This record gives sequence, C-alpha cells and structure tokens, in this order.
Amino acid sequence: MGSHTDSTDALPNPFTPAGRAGLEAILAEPARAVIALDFDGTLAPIVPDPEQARAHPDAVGALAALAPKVAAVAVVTGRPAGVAVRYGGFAGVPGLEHLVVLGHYGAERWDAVSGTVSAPAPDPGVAAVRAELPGVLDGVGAWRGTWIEEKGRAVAVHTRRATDPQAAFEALREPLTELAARHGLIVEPGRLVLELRPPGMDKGVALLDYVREIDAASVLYAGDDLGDLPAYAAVDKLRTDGTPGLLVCSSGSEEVEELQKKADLVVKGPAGVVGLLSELAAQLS
Ligand SMILES: O=P(O)(O)OC[C@H]1O[C@H](O[C@H]2O[C@H](CO)[C@@H](O)[C@H](O)[C@H]2O)[C@H](O)[C@@H](O)[C@@H]1O
Repeated sequence: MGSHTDSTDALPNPFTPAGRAGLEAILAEPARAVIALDFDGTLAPIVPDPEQARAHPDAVGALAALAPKVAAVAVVTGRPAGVAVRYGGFAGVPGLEHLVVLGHYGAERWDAVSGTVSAPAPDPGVAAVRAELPGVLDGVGAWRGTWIEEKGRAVAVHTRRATDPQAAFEALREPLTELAARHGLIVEPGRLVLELRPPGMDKGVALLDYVREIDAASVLYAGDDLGDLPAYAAVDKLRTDGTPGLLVCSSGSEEVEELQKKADLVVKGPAGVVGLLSELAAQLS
C-alpha cells in the first residue's frame, strides 16, 4: 500500500463519478498507479513545424517529481519513440530512471533503464507508400504548404502550414486512404495531419498491455488528439473490468473536440497538464 492523502482540495475535481473514483484510487494507492501521457498537444505545445515541438519547459520536472511516487509513468505517442525522447528531454533525468516511451502508437518502446528502443521489423508497405506519395500529392494539387514527415515506420502528411489547412486536409483524406490501402497500411488522422502507417497497433492496445505488465490498480491517461481515443476506450474497458481510471483531456484548440466530450477532466493544454501532474505529486508527498 502506498502513501496517500486525505485531501484532494488543490486538485481539480473530475466532473464524472468514474473520474472521481479514478482519482481517488490513484491517491489511495499511488504505488499501483500508472500515469500515461500523450506527447504532442499534451506534454508539448502544438507548433506549426513538427520538428520544432518540444516538451513544455516544466514537463520533465513535473514528471520527475511524480514518477518516484507512482508505479510507473509512460509516454504513449504517435512519434517514433527516440524522437519523443529527444524532443521531450526524457533521457538521463533523475527521477525518470524507469520512464517508458511507447512510440509509433505502441509499436516501438524505449526504456530509460536500458536507453534503447525495441521495435518489430519495418512494414514493406511504408517504403512503397513513400515512393508514390509525391505523385499522389501532385495529383491532388496539394503540394503548396503541405509537408511530409518522415517517421521511419510511417509517413505523415501535415497540412497545418498549407494556405487553407482544413481544406488541404479534407482534399487529401480520400487519395491518401486509397494509397495506404493499396499497400496494406491505414490512415491515422490527427490534428491537421494524415499519417500512413501499418495496422495492428494503437494506443489502446499499448496502454492495456502496459497496465497489465505493471499490474496496475489504477490509471490516469491524458491526451488531446484522435489517436488518443483508443487509449480512452482502453481506460473505459479497464473501468468496466474493475480498474479505476481518470481520463484527462488537454484542450486548447477547436481542432479536435471528441476527447473533451469523453474526458473526466479537461485542463488547458500542456501547461494545464503540467499543473495537474505537479499537484498530484504534491498531494502524494
Ligand atoms: O501521439 P502524439 O504524441 O500526440 O503525436 C501525434 C502527432 O503529433 C505531431 O503532429 C502534431 O504536432 C505538431 C507539432 O506541434 C503539429 O505541427 C501538427 O500539426 C500536429 O498534428 C507529429 O508530427 C506526428 O508525427 C505525430 O503522429
């Protein structure tokens, strides 16, 4: 049994009974709680250039303060695991010696303990899609302002810097879905991004596996984007099966509203997430 507190006054109050039960379970037995967080939009503010994304300046400190007080902290991201570690500044941080980063929606895993990434063999469909992608973008006339992110085991087409980001996103959706399907891939839509990636893994599968591995008795998951919905569904499943959980939405734009509707708690962007993590760490002292 871990340390606990009788007061949750300084913590925001989840608006749902299930969320309140999740928070109470974390506070009652932190040593069996998993804290899992998405990266972009949750720990890192959204910026126009994906290569310039970095964790909020206080995120690492907040995670390092909380991690020793709970069973495990994990970052669950669509980014390649190594990229999230770099952009997050997660390596070699006292307090984060056991941090895990589940990258590519769980297909990759970085462990702070070993400092290495484990991953399956790349899907050959990605190379085929990569070769055809410029031609498809040309065909749609969507080149101006769209940007291809090379992710190794996936490729993503960003429209945030297009002249009309939403129109470019909509125009690309169908042709990219067809391209992906021709090579056995799926399209993962996100905040002004369409990612072509292998099927078979998502953040829900990744989170459930990790919660089982830790034998957690409670879980907090925080996210902001469509790719986080499977993790939300996983927490719902855990709750149905008797493991309390708290669903946190990092809000801050009108781009994705689905998570807000399902969340137990909405905080204002990465600064709000960091505030919540810090408060949780303080309550568990
Ligand atoms: O699972 P996540 O950690 O949330 O990663 C999802 C995607 O995030 C990145 O794109 C998003 O953030 C960019 C930087 O702020 C922003 O410019 C872009 O519009 C967003 O969609 C990343 O580039 C993708 O690879 C991730 O899959």
